[in-house]
Amino acid sequence: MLINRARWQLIEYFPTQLKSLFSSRIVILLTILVGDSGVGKTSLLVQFDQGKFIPGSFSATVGIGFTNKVVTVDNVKVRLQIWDTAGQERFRSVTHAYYRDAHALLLLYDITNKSSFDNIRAWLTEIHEYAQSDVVIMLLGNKADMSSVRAIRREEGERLAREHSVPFMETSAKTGVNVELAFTAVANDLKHRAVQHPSQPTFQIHQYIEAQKEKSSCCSYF
Ligand SMILES: Nc1nc2c(ncn2[C@@H]2O[C@H](COP(=O)(O)OP(=O)(O)OP(=O)(O)O)[C@@H](O)[C@H]2O)c(=O)[nH]1
Repeated sequence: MLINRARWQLIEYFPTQLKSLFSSRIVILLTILVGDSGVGKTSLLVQFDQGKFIPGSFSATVGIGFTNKVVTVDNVKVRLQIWDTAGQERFRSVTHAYYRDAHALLLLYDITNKSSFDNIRAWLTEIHEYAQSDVVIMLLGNKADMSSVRAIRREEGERLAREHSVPFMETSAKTGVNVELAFTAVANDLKHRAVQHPSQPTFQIHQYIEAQKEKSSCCSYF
């Protein structure tokens, strides 16, 4: 049981108790967005939550904030509680405190910004230091709509993800490409880990993502 730092909610969530979580009436999965300042974490969350992109001047997140969003996984309603963290170094100690309770971490870089990609290894080191060992991690190369000025090829993102055995996709908070898929893939992975039957094959998040991409009609960034 954890009383969250914002003090207005009492939530039961421990990654190691996913099974009991899924047998309870409301399933709350804590997902955290991390990555350098300016990679698009807030924009990704706004696109997922409200289906819109607010262009204009960039205002850096201060500290941490969260949004609740309900998704359905195999007829089970899952509330994703998504925490948007500040990418700036000065807030790092605040955000570390939240890693421990995370079921999933979406780690973003900006495909037009090489240093945000180069810093992914350091982010992964921090995640392994502060998060639970069974946390679901997904690497996202955001701003895929800006591929004409890209600094990082998609293959480089794929290679890095393979190296760290994490799923990967490019997203655009502006156009919405792959935004919903990123969150639903994580929710599906967590759900299947929780209610895995021994007779069933293990859920493969990479295969799930590829299958969903094939179903999608808007595949220009895949
Ligand atoms: N073209 C394009 N611009 C984007 C995209 N995502 C974010 N941006 C822009 O990038 C800038 C930074 O976006 P934010 O969402 O504020 O970045 P952040 O990662 O939350 O930054 P911090 O709060 O400092 O950690 C803003 O000007 C956004 O409009 C995208 O997918 N495409």
